[in-house]
Amino acid sequence: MAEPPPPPLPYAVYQYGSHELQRVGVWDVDSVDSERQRYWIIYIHGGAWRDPRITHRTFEPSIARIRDDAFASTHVAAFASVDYRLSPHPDFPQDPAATPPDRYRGARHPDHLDDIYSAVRYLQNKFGFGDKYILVGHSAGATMAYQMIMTDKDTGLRRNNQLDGFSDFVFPTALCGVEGIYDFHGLNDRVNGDYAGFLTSAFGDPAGWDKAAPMKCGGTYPASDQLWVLAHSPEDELVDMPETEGMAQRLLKDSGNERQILLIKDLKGKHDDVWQNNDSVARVVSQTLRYIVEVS
Ligand SMILES: N[C@@H](CC(=O)c1ccccc1NC=O)C(=O)O
Repeated sequence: MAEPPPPPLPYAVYQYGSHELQRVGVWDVDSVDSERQRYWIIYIHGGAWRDPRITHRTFEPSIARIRDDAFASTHVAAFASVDYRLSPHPDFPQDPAATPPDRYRGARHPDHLDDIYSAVRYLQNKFGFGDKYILVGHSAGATMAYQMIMTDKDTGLRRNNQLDGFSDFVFPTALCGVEGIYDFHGLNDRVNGDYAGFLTSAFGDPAGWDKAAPMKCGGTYPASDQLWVLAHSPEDELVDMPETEGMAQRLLKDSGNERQILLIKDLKGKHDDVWQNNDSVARVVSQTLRYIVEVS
């Protein structure tokens, strides 16, 4: 007979800002046993920075699959999934004059990323998990996970403990990019310009894309104790393997630290299958947990 499904987790939504999308869902694991090393798993959904149909709840199928994995579930403290302000989508137009600002989707880089920082900081302050968390991003969410550690403040973004407002920010033990976009021009060229619409909506003029792209930005990714996971399915029909391979090469070139990079190139399914229809995201989380629990 099949095992009964585990009971539902307590779920709550917290607003970390005044925009309706500045909210984060939290699914708490009731952990009686505090002996084990447990991590928060924080998810950043994709949707090309603009798709209002993709929300923080798209993490739910993966949460269920992670809970089915005996090893992973004993090392999870809680799950969280972030919503963030989105850029305009031509299929879901809003009238700027008639839409209240807290509902209007008019974000432009680095708004999306600022929201990820704010959400993680909010959770850190509220739950105090320090660096015991793993950040997992899908597609555009993977871009943002790696944008968080871009170091060149002139050509890239904030980040860097020394920068104003970041002295209290604690970076994650591991970053996982799944079906990620890392080189905007490279990918857009390979799809004959088909992605220029959403890339321009999120990042503005193409002349500015490289400085925001994790694979092309200035600065270096210095070696550290943080684990960098890059995972991709060869069956992805929207984002190709050269994104993940190129990002792995960039990280290796900068850090010179092979042991810091975990490259997984055999996920299964199409771009959205990995979170929607199969256990790929769960596998990435499980492999990441194994790596950090067994190595440390
Ligand atoms: N559903 C999205 C498209 C999308 O998500 C997407 C399309 C191509 C390559 C990557 C994508 N998503 C990345 O987050 C849209 O309607 O804009």
